[in-house]
Amino acid sequence: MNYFPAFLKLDNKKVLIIGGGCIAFKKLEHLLDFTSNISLIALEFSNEMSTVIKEKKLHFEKRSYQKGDIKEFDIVIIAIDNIPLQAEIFEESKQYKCLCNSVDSTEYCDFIFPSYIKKDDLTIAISTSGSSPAVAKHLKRYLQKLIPSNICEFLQEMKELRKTLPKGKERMKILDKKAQNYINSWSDK
Ligand SMILES: C[C@@]1(CC(=O)O)C2=NC(=C\c3[nH]c(c(CCC(=O)O)c3CC(=O)O)Cc3[nH]c(c(CC(=O)O)c3CCC(=O)O)/C=C3\N/C(=C\2)[C@@H](CCC(=O)O)[C@]3(C)CC(=O)O)/[C@H]1CCC(=O)O
Ligand SMILES: NC(=O)c1ccc[n+]([C@@H]2O[C@H](COP(=O)([O-])OP(=O)(O)OC[C@H]3O[C@@H](n4cnc5c(N)ncnc54)[C@H](O)[C@@H]3O)[C@@H](O)[C@H]2O)c1
Repeated sequence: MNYFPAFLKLDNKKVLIIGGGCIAFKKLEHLLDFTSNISLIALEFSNEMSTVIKEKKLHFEKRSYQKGDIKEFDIVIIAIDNIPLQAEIFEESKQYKCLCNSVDSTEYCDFIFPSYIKKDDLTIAISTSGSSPAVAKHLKRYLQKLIPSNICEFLQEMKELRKTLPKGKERMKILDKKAQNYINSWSDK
């Protein structure tokens, strides 16, 4: 089965990252685009990680992972370089209601990180279901070049129009036509 694509609201969700190296940093950067309710536990934090932790005033503990650490969290990212421990934490997570991502195997993931493009309200997420993260990254770069910089203004305009017109079939038709014309105008260039 492939992964169900959903956009999660992270307000009031507590996120824990276990690990403080290069990959933990990548996951932290991506998460910070959507929430700052992030805590971290790691034996060692890289310099870039320590800088961001300080800058964003995130809660962190410099120590080894201990059983029970994930208990209070809704979302857990296991970004340590120890695969048996990744498996152990994933197994432990089954007794709680948290969702786990581990960076070395989809076997220990309830969800995976997509590659994404974010421009204000627009988010485009790409996944290869773990088949090739490199393809996800390069497809993102390709799509980034196709999307015009004025898309945010256009979305804002559509949002306003959607608010001012009364709900119903007529509104649907107007919005659909306007969206279609906008997207089609890209290939005219
Ligand atoms: C998309 C992105 C998002 C992000 O990190 O936020 C992301 N990986 C990215 C980059 C990347 N990762 C890797 C390379 C080297 C080339 C390659 O292997 O392809 C590159 C390319 C690079 O860094 O240039 C190596 C790698 N990745 C995973 C494993 C373990 C394994 O596959 O077993 C290994 C092998 C480790 C080893 O070598 O031992 C696993 C996962 N990586 C995922 C996400 C999830 C699946 C996403 C999907 O559906 O495709 C999943 C399953 C779990 C997860 O991490 O959530 C981000 C692009 C960010 C961007 O857009 O710029
Ligand atoms: N998902 C991805 O996109 C992706 C890409 C490349 C690599 N990886 C995998 O990610 C893993 C991490 O890679 P990295 O480059 O960040 O490694 P790293 O060595 O830079 O960092 C590992 C971190 O884990 C911490 N750690 C280790 N044992 C711990 C414990 N018991 N308790 C708390 N913290 C502990 C270390 O202190 C360190 O901060 C590797 O196993 C690698 O294969 C994943």
